[in-house]
Amino acid sequence: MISYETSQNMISLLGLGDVRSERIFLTHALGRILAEDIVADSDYPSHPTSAMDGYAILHSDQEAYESLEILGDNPAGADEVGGVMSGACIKTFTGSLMPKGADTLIPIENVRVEGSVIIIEKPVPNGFAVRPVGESYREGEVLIAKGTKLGFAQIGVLAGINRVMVHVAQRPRVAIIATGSEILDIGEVARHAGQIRSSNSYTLQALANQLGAQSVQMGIVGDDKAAIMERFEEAIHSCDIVVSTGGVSVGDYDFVKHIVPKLGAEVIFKGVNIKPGQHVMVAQRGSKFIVSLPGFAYSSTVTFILYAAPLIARMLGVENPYDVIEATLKVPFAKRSNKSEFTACNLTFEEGRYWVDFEGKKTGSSAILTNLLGDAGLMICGEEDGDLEAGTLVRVIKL
Ligand SMILES: Nc1nc2c(c(=O)[nH]1)N[C@H]1C(S)=C(S)[C@@H](COP(=O)(O)OP(=O)(O)OC[C@H]3O[C@@H](n4cnc5c(N)ncnc54)[C@H](O)[C@@H]3O)O[C@H]1N2
Ligand code: MOO
Repeated sequence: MISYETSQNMISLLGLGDVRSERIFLTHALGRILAEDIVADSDYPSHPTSAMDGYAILHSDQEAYESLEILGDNPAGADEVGGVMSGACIKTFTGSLMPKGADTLIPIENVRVEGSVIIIEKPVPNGFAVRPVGESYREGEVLIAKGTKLGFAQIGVLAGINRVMVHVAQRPRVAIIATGSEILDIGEVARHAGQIRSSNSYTLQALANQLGAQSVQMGIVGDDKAAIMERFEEAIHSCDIVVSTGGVSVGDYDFVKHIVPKLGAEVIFKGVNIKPGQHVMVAQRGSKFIVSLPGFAYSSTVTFILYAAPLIARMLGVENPYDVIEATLKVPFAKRSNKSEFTACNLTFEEGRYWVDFEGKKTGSSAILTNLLGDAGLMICGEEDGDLEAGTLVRVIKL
Protein backbone atom coordinates (compact mmCIF):
# COMPACT_ATOMS: atom_id res chain seq x y z
CA MET A 1 0.00 0.00 0.00
CA ILE A 2 1.23 3.48 -0.79
CA SER A 3 1.25 6.19 1.85
CA TYR A 4 -1.33 8.96 2.07
CA GLU A 5 1.30 11.52 1.05
CA THR A 6 2.28 9.50 -2.04
CA SER A 7 -1.36 9.09 -3.03
CA GLN A 8 -1.92 12.85 -2.78
CA ASN A 9 1.20 13.52 -4.87
CA MET A 10 -0.04 11.09 -7.49
CA ILE A 11 -3.40 12.86 -7.57
CA SER A 12 -1.74 16.25 -7.95
CA LEU A 13 0.43 14.95 -10.84
CA LEU A 14 -2.54 13.74 -12.91
CA GLY A 15 -2.83 15.68 -16.15
CA LEU A 16 -6.27 17.26 -16.15
CA GLY A 17 -5.95 19.68 -19.05
CA ASP A 18 -7.07 23.30 -19.01
CA VAL A 19 -10.08 24.52 -17.08
CA ARG A 20 -13.08 24.56 -19.44
CA SER A 21 -15.09 27.72 -19.20
CA GLU A 22 -18.42 29.12 -20.33
CA ARG A 23 -20.19 32.49 -20.35
CA ILE A 24 -23.32 32.71 -18.26
CA PHE A 25 -25.71 35.44 -17.13
CA LEU A 26 -24.78 37.15 -13.89
CA THR A 27 -28.08 36.14 -12.29
CA HIS A 28 -27.12 32.49 -12.74
CA ALA A 29 -23.58 32.85 -11.45
CA LEU A 30 -24.07 32.44 -7.69
CA GLY A 31 -21.82 29.65 -6.41
CA ARG A 32 -19.95 29.31 -9.70
CA ILE A 33 -16.17 29.56 -10.01
CA LEU A 34 -14.79 32.56 -11.86
CA ALA A 35 -12.64 31.71 -14.88
CA GLU A 36 -11.29 35.24 -15.45
CA ASP A 37 -9.81 38.03 -13.35
CA ILE A 38 -12.33 40.83 -12.90
CA VAL A 39 -10.50 44.11 -13.42
CA ALA A 40 -12.05 47.55 -12.81
CA ASP A 41 -12.29 49.42 -16.12
CA SER A 42 -12.69 52.81 -14.40
CA ASP A 43 -12.38 54.51 -11.03
CA TYR A 44 -15.42 54.21 -8.80
CA PRO A 45 -16.81 56.66 -8.08
CA SER A 46 -15.55 58.39 -11.20
CA HIS A 47 -16.40 61.86 -9.76
CA PRO A 48 -16.44 63.21 -6.21
CA THR A 49 -19.90 62.29 -4.88
CA SER A 50 -21.91 63.47 -1.92
CA ALA A 51 -22.43 60.97 0.89
CA MET A 52 -25.04 63.04 2.79
CA ASP A 53 -27.88 65.49 2.26
CA GLY A 54 -26.66 69.06 2.78
CA TYR A 55 -24.87 71.92 1.04
CA ALA A 56 -21.77 71.71 -1.14
CA ILE A 57 -19.32 74.38 0.01
CA LEU A 58 -15.68 75.38 -0.02
CA HIS A 59 -14.21 74.26 3.28
CA SER A 60 -12.40 77.56 3.83
CA ASP A 61 -15.68 79.51 3.51
CA GLN A 62 -16.85 78.19 6.88
CA GLU A 63 -14.51 80.66 8.58
CA ALA A 64 -14.40 83.30 5.86
CA TYR A 65 -18.16 84.09 5.69
CA GLU A 66 -20.97 84.50 8.17
CA SER A 67 -23.47 83.15 5.63
CA LEU A 68 -23.36 81.47 2.23
CA GLU A 69 -25.77 82.19 -0.58
CA ILE A 70 -27.77 79.18 -1.85
CA LEU A 71 -27.27 79.09 -5.63
CA GLY A 72 -29.68 76.23 -6.32
CA ASP A 73 -30.53 72.55 -6.02
CA ASN A 74 -28.47 69.55 -7.14
CA PRO A 75 -30.59 66.40 -6.87
CA ALA A 76 -29.06 62.90 -7.28
CA GLY A 77 -29.08 61.84 -10.91
CA ALA A 78 -28.72 65.39 -12.31
CA ASP A 79 -26.33 65.31 -15.25
CA GLU A 80 -25.59 69.03 -15.28
CA VAL A 81 -24.09 70.17 -12.07
CA GLY A 82 -23.31 73.86 -11.60
CA GLY A 83 -20.24 75.20 -9.87
CA VAL A 84 -19.80 76.70 -6.42
CA MET A 85 -17.76 79.86 -5.98
CA SER A 86 -16.51 81.38 -2.78
CA GLY A 87 -19.30 82.77 -0.61
CA ALA A 88 -21.93 80.45 -2.05
CA CYS A 89 -23.28 76.91 -1.76
CA ILE A 90 -25.50 74.47 -3.67
CA LYS A 91 -28.03 72.22 -1.97
CA THR A 92 -26.73 68.74 -2.71
CA PHE A 93 -28.12 65.29 -1.83
CA THR A 94 -26.78 61.84 -0.99
CA GLY A 95 -25.57 60.32 -4.25
CA SER A 96 -25.36 63.63 -6.16
CA LEU A 97 -22.15 64.52 -7.94
CA MET A 98 -20.35 67.29 -6.07
CA PRO A 99 -20.60 70.67 -7.85
CA LYS A 100 -17.33 71.91 -9.33
CA GLY A 101 -15.38 74.09 -6.94
CA ALA A 102 -16.90 72.53 -3.80
CA ASP A 103 -14.71 70.31 -1.66
CA THR A 104 -16.92 69.72 1.39
CA LEU A 105 -20.52 68.77 2.14
CA ILE A 106 -22.03 70.44 5.18
CA PRO A 107 -24.98 68.31 6.36
CA ILE A 108 -28.40 70.00 6.75
CA GLU A 109 -28.28 69.25 10.47
CA ASN A 110 -25.25 71.58 10.81
CA VAL A 111 -26.80 74.70 9.24
CA ARG A 112 -29.64 77.21 9.74
CA VAL A 113 -31.42 78.35 6.61
CA GLU A 114 -32.48 81.99 6.55
CA GLY A 115 -34.23 82.91 3.33
CA SER A 116 -31.74 82.35 0.52
CA VAL A 117 -28.66 81.89 2.71
CA ILE A 118 -27.28 79.29 5.12
CA ILE A 119 -25.52 80.03 8.39
CA ILE A 120 -23.13 77.31 9.46
CA GLU A 121 -23.65 76.42 13.12
CA LYS A 122 -21.35 73.43 13.31
CA PRO A 123 -18.37 73.39 10.92
CA VAL A 124 -16.99 70.14 9.48
CA PRO A 125 -13.48 69.07 8.41
CA ASN A 126 -12.24 69.48 4.85
CA GLY A 127 -13.73 66.90 2.46
CA PHE A 128 -16.47 65.93 4.90
CA ALA A 129 -19.15 63.59 3.44
CA VAL A 130 -17.55 63.56 0.00
CA ARG A 131 -16.76 60.19 -1.56
CA PRO A 132 -13.47 60.80 -3.37
CA VAL A 133 -12.75 59.50 -6.87
CA GLY A 134 -11.74 55.82 -6.63
CA GLU A 135 -13.06 55.44 -3.06
CA SER A 136 -14.30 51.92 -3.84
CA TYR A 137 -11.69 51.00 -6.45
CA ARG A 138 -9.28 52.35 -9.01
CA GLU A 139 -9.17 51.58 -12.74
CA GLY A 140 -6.97 48.52 -13.32
CA GLU A 141 -7.49 47.10 -9.84
CA VAL A 142 -8.13 43.31 -9.78
CA LEU A 143 -11.44 43.20 -7.94
CA ILE A 144 -12.10 39.45 -8.01
CA ALA A 145 -9.46 36.87 -8.84
CA LYS A 146 -9.90 33.93 -11.19
CA GLY A 147 -10.78 30.81 -9.19
CA THR A 148 -13.02 32.69 -6.74
CA LYS A 149 -16.39 31.17 -5.84
CA LEU A 150 -19.02 33.79 -6.59
CA GLY A 151 -21.01 34.78 -3.51
CA PHE A 152 -23.40 37.66 -2.87
CA ALA A 153 -20.64 40.29 -2.60
CA GLN A 154 -18.99 39.22 -5.87
CA ILE A 155 -22.36 39.24 -7.64
CA GLY A 156 -23.02 42.79 -6.37
CA VAL A 157 -19.59 44.05 -7.41
CA LEU A 158 -20.03 42.47 -10.88
CA ALA A 159 -23.42 44.18 -11.22
CA GLY A 160 -21.77 47.44 -10.15
CA ILE A 161 -19.37 47.26 -13.09
CA ASN A 162 -22.22 46.37 -15.45
CA ARG A 163 -21.22 42.77 -16.13
CA VAL A 164 -24.17 41.05 -17.78
CA MET A 165 -22.24 37.89 -18.63
CA VAL A 166 -19.46 36.28 -16.60
CA HIS A 167 -16.88 33.80 -17.61
CA VAL A 168 -17.02 30.83 -15.21
CA ALA A 169 -15.55 27.34 -15.11
CA GLN A 170 -17.79 24.66 -16.53
CA ARG A 171 -19.03 22.38 -13.80
CA PRO A 172 -17.33 18.99 -14.16
CA ARG A 173 -19.85 16.18 -14.42
CA VAL A 174 -19.52 13.67 -11.62
CA ALA A 175 -21.36 10.35 -11.95
CA ILE A 176 -22.28 8.60 -8.73
CA ILE A 177 -22.79 4.84 -8.78
CA ALA A 178 -23.65 2.82 -5.67
CA THR A 179 -22.85 -0.88 -5.95
CA GLY A 180 -24.06 -3.78 -3.85
CA SER A 181 -26.99 -6.21 -4.07
CA GLU A 182 -28.00 -5.25 -0.52
CA ILE A 183 -28.28 -1.56 -1.36
CA LEU A 184 -31.67 0.07 -1.51
CA ASP A 185 -32.37 3.49 -2.95
CA ILE A 186 -34.31 6.03 -0.91
CA GLY A 187 -38.02 5.64 -1.40
CA GLU A 188 -37.75 1.93 -2.19
CA VAL A 189 -39.65 -0.44 0.07
CA ALA A 190 -37.39 -2.53 2.31
CA ARG A 191 -38.21 -6.22 2.21
CA HIS A 192 -35.82 -7.58 4.85
CA ALA A 193 -33.24 -6.57 7.45
CA GLY A 194 -30.32 -7.44 5.18
CA GLN A 195 -30.95 -4.43 2.99
CA ILE A 196 -29.01 -1.18 3.44
CA ARG A 197 -30.27 2.23 2.44
CA SER A 198 -27.93 4.04 0.06
CA SER A 199 -26.86 7.07 2.04
CA ASN A 200 -23.67 7.16 -0.05
CA SER A 201 -25.46 8.17 -3.24
CA TYR A 202 -26.79 11.29 -1.57
CA THR A 203 -23.86 12.19 0.67
CA LEU A 204 -21.56 12.14 -2.33
CA GLN A 205 -24.03 13.94 -4.58
CA ALA A 206 -24.31 16.70 -1.97
CA LEU A 207 -20.53 16.88 -1.59
CA ALA A 208 -20.02 17.05 -5.36
CA ASN A 209 -22.62 19.79 -5.73
CA GLN A 210 -21.22 21.72 -2.78
CA LEU A 211 -17.80 21.67 -4.43
CA GLY A 212 -19.26 23.13 -7.64
CA ALA A 213 -19.59 19.98 -9.73
CA GLN A 214 -22.67 18.80 -11.57
CA SER A 215 -23.63 15.46 -10.14
CA VAL A 216 -25.29 12.77 -12.15
CA GLN A 217 -27.12 10.19 -10.07
CA MET A 218 -26.51 6.81 -11.73
CA GLY A 219 -28.44 4.80 -9.17
CA ILE A 220 -27.65 1.44 -7.67
CA VAL A 221 -26.24 -1.61 -9.39
CA GLY A 222 -26.20 -5.05 -7.79
CA ASP A 223 -23.18 -7.34 -7.47
CA ASP A 224 -23.34 -8.45 -11.08
CA LYS A 225 -20.22 -8.08 -13.22
CA ALA A 226 -21.97 -7.41 -16.51
CA ALA A 227 -24.36 -4.90 -14.96
CA ILE A 228 -21.55 -3.06 -13.15
CA MET A 229 -19.51 -2.92 -16.35
CA GLU A 230 -22.42 -1.54 -18.32
CA ARG A 231 -23.24 1.13 -15.72
CA PHE A 232 -19.60 2.25 -15.51
CA GLU A 233 -19.31 2.42 -19.29
CA GLU A 234 -22.44 4.56 -19.45
CA ALA A 235 -21.08 6.83 -16.72
CA ILE A 236 -17.64 7.23 -18.32
CA HIS A 237 -19.31 8.12 -21.58
CA SER A 238 -21.29 11.02 -20.13
CA CYS A 239 -19.20 12.28 -17.21
CA ASP A 240 -15.72 13.56 -16.34
CA ILE A 241 -15.38 11.73 -13.05
CA VAL A 242 -17.07 8.48 -12.13
CA VAL A 243 -17.36 7.89 -8.40
CA SER A 244 -18.48 4.49 -7.21
CA THR A 245 -18.96 3.03 -3.77
CA GLY A 246 -18.58 -0.54 -2.62
CA GLY A 247 -17.01 -3.62 -4.10
CA VAL A 248 -13.33 -2.71 -3.63
CA SER A 249 -12.25 -4.87 -0.69
CA VAL A 250 -11.54 -8.59 -0.54
CA GLY A 251 -14.99 -10.22 -0.49
CA ASP A 252 -16.19 -12.73 -3.07
CA TYR A 253 -18.73 -10.23 -4.37
CA ASP A 254 -16.38 -7.24 -4.53
CA PHE A 255 -16.32 -6.91 -8.31
CA VAL A 256 -15.61 -3.20 -8.85
CA LYS A 257 -11.87 -3.57 -8.31
CA HIS A 258 -11.69 -6.24 -11.05
CA ILE A 259 -13.96 -4.45 -13.47
CA VAL A 260 -12.29 -1.04 -13.55
CA PRO A 261 -9.08 -2.33 -15.22
CA LYS A 262 -11.26 -4.31 -17.67
CA LEU A 263 -12.84 -1.05 -18.80
CA GLY A 264 -9.51 -0.13 -20.32
CA ALA A 265 -8.71 2.25 -17.48
CA GLU A 266 -5.20 2.60 -16.11
CA VAL A 267 -5.15 2.10 -12.36
CA ILE A 268 -3.22 4.99 -10.81
CA PHE A 269 -3.29 3.36 -7.39
CA LYS A 270 -5.30 0.76 -5.49
CA GLY A 271 -4.93 0.71 -1.72
CA VAL A 272 -3.61 3.53 0.46
CA ASN A 273 -2.34 3.24 4.02
CA ILE A 274 -5.21 5.29 5.44
CA LYS A 275 -8.02 4.72 7.92
CA PRO A 276 -10.77 4.76 6.84
CA GLY A 277 -10.66 3.96 3.15
CA GLN A 278 -7.65 1.71 2.68
CA HIS A 279 -9.17 0.00 -0.38
CA VAL A 280 -9.71 3.20 -2.40
CA MET A 281 -8.82 2.97 -6.08
CA VAL A 282 -8.19 5.75 -8.60
CA ALA A 283 -8.02 5.05 -12.33
CA GLN A 284 -7.89 7.04 -15.54
CA ARG A 285 -9.25 6.36 -19.01
CA GLY A 286 -8.27 9.10 -21.45
CA SER A 287 -9.45 12.36 -19.94
CA LYS A 288 -11.90 10.61 -17.61
CA PHE A 289 -11.28 9.53 -14.02
CA ILE A 290 -12.74 6.71 -11.98
CA VAL A 291 -12.62 7.03 -8.21
CA SER A 292 -13.81 3.82 -6.57
CA LEU A 293 -14.51 4.23 -2.90
CA PRO A 294 -15.22 1.70 -0.17
CA GLY A 295 -18.87 1.06 0.60
CA PHE A 296 -19.02 2.12 4.25
CA ALA A 297 -20.75 5.46 4.66
CA TYR A 298 -17.97 7.15 6.66
CA SER A 299 -15.18 5.65 4.48
CA SER A 300 -16.78 6.71 1.24
CA THR A 301 -17.34 10.25 2.51
CA VAL A 302 -13.77 10.66 3.75
CA THR A 303 -12.24 9.16 0.62
CA PHE A 304 -14.43 11.31 -1.62
CA ILE A 305 -13.06 14.35 0.24
CA LEU A 306 -9.48 13.08 -0.08
CA TYR A 307 -9.54 11.84 -3.69
CA ALA A 308 -12.55 13.08 -5.67
CA ALA A 309 -12.67 16.60 -4.23
CA PRO A 310 -9.13 17.55 -5.43
CA LEU A 311 -9.99 16.40 -8.98
CA ILE A 312 -13.19 18.44 -8.99
CA ALA A 313 -11.36 21.47 -7.60
CA ARG A 314 -8.63 21.30 -10.23
CA MET A 315 -11.17 20.94 -13.04
CA LEU A 316 -12.76 24.14 -11.73
CA GLY A 317 -9.45 26.01 -11.38
CA VAL A 318 -9.72 26.08 -7.59
CA GLU A 319 -6.48 25.59 -5.70
CA ASN A 320 -7.74 23.75 -2.62
CA PRO A 321 -11.06 21.95 -2.26
CA TYR A 322 -10.99 22.43 1.52
CA ASP A 323 -8.96 24.24 4.17
CA VAL A 324 -6.58 22.37 6.41
CA ILE A 325 -6.22 24.28 9.66
CA GLU A 326 -4.20 23.87 12.81
CA ALA A 327 -6.08 23.13 16.02
CA THR A 328 -5.30 22.16 19.61
CA LEU A 329 -6.45 18.85 21.08
CA LYS A 330 -8.64 19.44 24.14
CA VAL A 331 -8.39 15.79 25.17
CA PRO A 332 -5.91 12.94 24.62
CA PHE A 333 -6.34 10.94 21.41
CA ALA A 334 -5.68 7.19 21.15
CA LYS A 335 -4.41 6.28 17.70
CA ARG A 336 -5.96 3.06 16.45
CA SER A 337 -3.59 1.94 13.68
CA ASN A 338 -0.27 2.49 11.96
CA LYS A 339 -2.06 4.24 9.10
CA SER A 340 -2.79 7.89 8.42
CA GLU A 341 -6.07 8.35 10.27
CA PHE A 342 -8.92 10.74 9.50
CA THR A 343 -11.07 11.04 12.58
CA ALA A 344 -14.36 12.90 12.83
CA CYS A 345 -14.05 15.54 15.54
CA ASN A 346 -15.84 18.58 16.89
CA LEU A 347 -14.12 21.74 15.74
CA THR A 348 -14.65 24.90 17.78
CA PHE A 349 -13.13 28.35 17.67
CA GLU A 350 -12.47 29.86 21.09
CA GLU A 351 -9.97 32.42 22.42
CA GLY A 352 -8.55 33.06 18.98
CA ARG A 353 -7.80 29.47 18.03
CA TYR A 354 -9.33 26.22 16.88
CA TRP A 355 -9.90 23.35 19.31
CA VAL A 356 -10.66 19.68 18.74
CA ASP A 357 -12.59 17.25 20.92
CA PHE A 358 -14.59 14.07 20.34
CA GLU A 359 -17.59 14.59 22.63
CA GLY A 360 -20.59 12.65 21.29
CA LYS A 361 -18.52 10.90 18.60
CA LYS A 362 -18.96 7.16 18.50
CA THR A 363 -16.18 4.67 17.96
CA GLY A 364 -16.79 1.55 15.90
CA SER A 365 -16.82 0.64 12.24
CA SER A 366 -16.49 2.98 9.27
CA ALA A 367 -20.27 2.95 8.85
CA ILE A 368 -20.93 5.74 11.36
CA LEU A 369 -21.83 8.74 9.21
CA THR A 370 -23.62 10.54 12.06
CA ASN A 371 -20.16 11.39 13.44
CA LEU A 372 -19.99 14.03 10.70
CA LEU A 373 -23.06 15.91 11.94
CA GLY A 374 -22.61 19.25 13.69
CA ASP A 375 -19.53 21.45 13.36
CA ALA A 376 -17.40 18.49 12.40
CA GLY A 377 -13.89 18.39 11.02
CA LEU A 378 -11.56 15.56 10.03
CA MET A 379 -8.54 15.35 12.26
CA ILE A 380 -5.46 14.11 10.41
CA CYS A 381 -2.97 11.85 12.20
CA GLY A 382 0.13 10.82 10.30
CA GLU A 383 1.32 7.23 9.78
CA GLU A 384 4.17 7.84 12.16
CA ASP A 385 2.06 9.44 14.88
CA GLY A 386 1.25 7.51 18.06
CA ASP A 387 -1.23 8.46 20.78
CA LEU A 388 -1.52 12.22 21.19
CA GLU A 389 -1.69 14.18 24.44
CA ALA A 390 -4.15 16.96 25.21
CA GLY A 391 -2.61 20.25 24.05
CA THR A 392 -1.00 18.72 20.93
CA LEU A 393 -1.32 20.79 17.75
CA VAL A 394 -3.06 18.78 15.04
CA ARG A 395 -4.13 19.42 11.45
CA VAL A 396 -7.84 19.33 10.71
CA ILE A 397 -9.72 19.32 7.41
CA LYS A 398 -12.42 21.94 7.82
CA LEU A 399 -15.64 20.67 6.34
N1 LIG B 1 -11.44 -9.59 5.26
C1 LIG B 1 -11.50 -8.27 5.07
N2 LIG B 1 -12.68 -7.69 5.13
C2 LIG B 1 -12.76 -6.36 4.95
C3 LIG B 1 -11.60 -5.60 4.71
C4 LIG B 1 -10.37 -6.28 4.61
O1 LIG B 1 -9.33 -5.70 4.37
N3 LIG B 1 -10.37 -7.63 4.79
N4 LIG B 1 -11.70 -4.26 4.60
C5 LIG B 1 -12.78 -3.65 5.34
C6 LIG B 1 -12.84 -2.25 5.07
S1 LIG B 1 -11.64 -1.35 5.80
C7 LIG B 1 -13.83 -1.66 4.35
S2 LIG B 1 -13.89 0.01 4.21
C8 LIG B 1 -14.86 -2.44 3.69
C9 LIG B 1 -14.96 -1.96 2.25
O2 LIG B 1 -15.62 -2.85 1.51
P1 LIG B 1 -16.15 -2.59 0.04
O3 LIG B 1 -15.65 -1.33 -0.49
O4 LIG B 1 -15.95 -3.77 -0.75
O5 LIG B 1 -17.67 -2.26 0.31
P2 LIG B 1 -18.86 -3.25 0.50
O6 LIG B 1 -18.40 -4.50 1.08
O7 LIG B 1 -19.61 -3.28 -0.75
O8 LIG B 1 -19.66 -2.43 1.59
C10 LIG B 1 -19.15 -2.17 2.86
C11 LIG B 1 -20.30 -1.76 3.79
O9 LIG B 1 -20.86 -0.54 3.32
C12 LIG B 1 -22.25 -0.68 3.06
N5 LIG B 1 -22.62 0.11 1.88
C13 LIG B 1 -22.28 -0.18 0.62
N6 LIG B 1 -22.82 0.72 -0.20
C14 LIG B 1 -23.50 1.59 0.54
C15 LIG B 1 -24.27 2.73 0.23
N7 LIG B 1 -24.44 3.12 -1.03
N8 LIG B 1 -24.81 3.44 1.24
C16 LIG B 1 -24.62 3.04 2.53
N9 LIG B 1 -23.90 1.94 2.87
C17 LIG B 1 -23.37 1.22 1.90
C18 LIG B 1 -22.39 -2.16 2.79
O10 LIG B 1 -23.68 -2.58 2.96
C19 LIG B 1 -21.42 -2.76 3.78
O11 LIG B 1 -22.03 -2.80 5.04
O12 LIG B 1 -14.56 -3.80 3.72
C20 LIG B 1 -14.13 -4.30 5.01
N10 LIG B 1 -13.98 -5.70 4.97
O1 MOO C 1 -11.15 1.04 4.44
MO1 MOO C 1 -12.28 0.85 5.82
O2 MOO C 1 -11.01 1.43 6.96
O3 MOO C 1 -13.43 0.63 7.23
O4 MOO C 1 -12.94 2.35 5.42
